[in-house]
Amino acid sequence: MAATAFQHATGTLLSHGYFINYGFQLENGKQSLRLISNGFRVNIGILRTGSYRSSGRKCIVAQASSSQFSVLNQASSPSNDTTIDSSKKSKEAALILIRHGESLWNEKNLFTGCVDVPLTTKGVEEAIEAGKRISNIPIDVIHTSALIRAQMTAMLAMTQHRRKKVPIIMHNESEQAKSWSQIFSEETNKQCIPVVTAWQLNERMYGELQGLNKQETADRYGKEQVHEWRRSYDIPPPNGESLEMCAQRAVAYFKEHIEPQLLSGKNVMIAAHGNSLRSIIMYLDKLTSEEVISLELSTGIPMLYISQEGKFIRRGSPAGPSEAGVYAYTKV
Ligand SMILES: O=C(O)[C@@H](CO)OP(=O)(O)O
Repeated sequence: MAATAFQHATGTLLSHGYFINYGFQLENGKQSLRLISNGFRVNIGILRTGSYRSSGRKCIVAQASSSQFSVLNQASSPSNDTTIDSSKKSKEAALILIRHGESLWNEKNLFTGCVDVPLTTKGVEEAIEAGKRISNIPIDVIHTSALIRAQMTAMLAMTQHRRKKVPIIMHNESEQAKSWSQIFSEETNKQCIPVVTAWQLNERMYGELQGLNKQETADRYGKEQVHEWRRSYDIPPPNGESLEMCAQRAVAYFKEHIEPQLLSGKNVMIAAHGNSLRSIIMYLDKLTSEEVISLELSTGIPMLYISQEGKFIRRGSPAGPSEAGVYAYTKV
């Protein structure tokens, strides 16, 4: 069966148990599919028999394959690529969320909250692995919490990035710090990615549980009580923050500082924590306080959203650049 020519379409692609809901381009002669987004282009490899829909039409793709998975920068894309030009106009942007890699207290199973604990070797490796998964997605701005485990994760992930831009922490805490960290070369500036650190993205403050062992606390207070402290929406742990309280500052920060950047077409990465990210995901995915209870985030796995005209479209976890197929997918 021949692959059907279909150029510059937007729709849903079904293949291998995944669906991709995005603009894509099928090149009949070359038997490859391209997923096109803001400023970058992905050739989707090894796409076997499947079907896709677009504009109400269902089409069959047979054995479309390519051995390469590659992304071209907008800068290196042909200027007559109208799809990329039009997606730029609509100010789409990528939003990457990443929970920090394993910390020394994750390893010891201790409540951590706002205690500033660094990564383990495994956490370092997770951050590097995460960086590989997003190495093809251009990033314009990085936001991290004020805690070192999130900052280490962001920095280590960026060591893997294809563009080799240098992430630079912004020091705006005082006029002197700002002035003493200025860069005087426009050229160098272009090769930097600003990293904004914000306490509002910190892990939720775990109150009097900070430093306690999770298992021992469950043995002492009961599994249900500890689950309520850890996962309920509005019940805070003793003298700590509930998820609701954490959401108030994390989502407010997101709305005030990150959403305007996405709306202006900037690709943003946020490196933060289990609960600050759960509260942001609750906002992005419009989850209810019931639904957020069962939302768990793994350490060091990046999640991709596309921001489009004020809406957030969840794309799942980018696959590594060597993995054929998708940089963004959701299991059906
Ligand atoms: O200890 C913490 O700070 C958090 C994240 O590791 O734990 P929990 O999974 O209980 O929210």
